[in-house]
Amino acid sequence: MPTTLDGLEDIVATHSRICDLDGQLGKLSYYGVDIHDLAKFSSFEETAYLLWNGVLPTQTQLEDLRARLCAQRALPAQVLELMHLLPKTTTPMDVLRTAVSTLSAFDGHLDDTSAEANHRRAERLTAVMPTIVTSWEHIRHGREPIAPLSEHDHATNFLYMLTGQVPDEYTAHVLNVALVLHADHELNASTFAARVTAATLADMYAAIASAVGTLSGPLHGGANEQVIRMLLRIGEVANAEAYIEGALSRKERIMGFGHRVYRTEDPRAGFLRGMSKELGQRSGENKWFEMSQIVERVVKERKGLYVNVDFYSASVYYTMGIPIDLDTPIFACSRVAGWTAHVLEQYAHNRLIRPRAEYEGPKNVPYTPIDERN
Ligand SMILES: CC(=O)SCCNC(=O)CCNC(=O)[C@H](O)C(C)(C)COP(=O)(O)OP(=O)(O)OC[C@H]1O[C@@H](n2cnc3c(N)ncnc32)[C@H](O)[C@@H]1OP(=O)(O)O
Ligand SMILES: O=C([O-])CC(=O)C(=O)O
Repeated sequence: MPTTLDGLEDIVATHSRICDLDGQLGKLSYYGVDIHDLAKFSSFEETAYLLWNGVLPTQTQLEDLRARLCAQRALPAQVLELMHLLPKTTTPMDVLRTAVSTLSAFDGHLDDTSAEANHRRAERLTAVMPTIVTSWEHIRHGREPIAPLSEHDHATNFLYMLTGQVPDEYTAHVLNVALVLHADHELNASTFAARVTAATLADMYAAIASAVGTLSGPLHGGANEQVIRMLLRIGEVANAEAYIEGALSRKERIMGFGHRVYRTEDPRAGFLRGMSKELGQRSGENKWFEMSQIVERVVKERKGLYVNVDFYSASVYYTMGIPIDLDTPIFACSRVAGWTAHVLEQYAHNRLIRPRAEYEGPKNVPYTPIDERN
């Protein structure tokens, strides 16, 4: 039986000014700005600025940030060369973790640990991660990566690098909203991992590599990919109810449901549900949304569980034609804004993070010489 110690449930482990999360009321804000307003009115770049600076930017500050992000999208040639050497079967999340780690070798000023230098690293990592993800999509299929655009917003450039075409406004808008919604979420597992790494005064690349690795697991960011794999296994709307009933009776976890903090609807879910529906209608392929609705109803009725951010993002990305195993890397391309904001906050008020374990093992065990053991 899990105890409250397992998983540090409800343990307050640090102070933070970044993300305010109320799991009972289903409320979420970044530096006090409600996620609903950010989803409706903001852009990923503006949200990243807010996370890094604690206030919304002026027009000039936003334009300057956009220009700096655009200018830093290209990957060092050696990182691309290294990616060409990896087995083509390497998962995009493993490639992302490896490439992020490698970027430290090209920093050139790792000895500069000033807040300004780390702020620049936060921008650089955010600018370049979409290039890693989309380049790998081409490299693994034997194609040359598509160079980033030197203009256009983050979401548009991501889709351009993926497909070679500047997307229509609606598609870019959907990705932009998804990036805003995923950008931060208090002390989730990957952000905690980033902060633990940063608290040893390891560099920002090490902290973000820790975070990418932590996000990849199916109980965290990796769930979005598992959601669409489940929908594909269900196959048809008519199969959805029986499939979920069967899975629950076998005590399987349904990916995209449940959350450590929310005890009500996740405030991000409504936006993703709405975009899943609209994308389905626009593309003429409604079935993933319809199937998702049935899964949502049955899991809610049988288990009382709500969807989390990973559930509807899965059908959103699938309907946009995004390869399934890029779902979690896209999450990472957004969450890097939050990870780096937390790392900056950790460096600014640092103390080593080192909890204790309640010892439950044997005590006073005599050392038996090896030839006397059986
Ligand atoms: C961006 C994100 O990281 S959002 C989360 C993404 N992860 C997923 O979608 C994976 C599916 N969900 C889960 O595994 C969990 O809900 C988690 C990991 C997100 C949170 O888990 P915890 O807070 O540790 O809850 P815990 O694992 O203790 O589950 C509590 C109970 O709910 C059940 N439960 C929780 N989630 C689910 C689920 N998705 N499907 C079926 N049952 C579930 C558990 O089986 C358990 O039931 P029991 O008490 O009868 O044994
Ligand atoms: O907060 C969590 O535990 C999981 C997470 O990252 C999110 O919901 O965005």
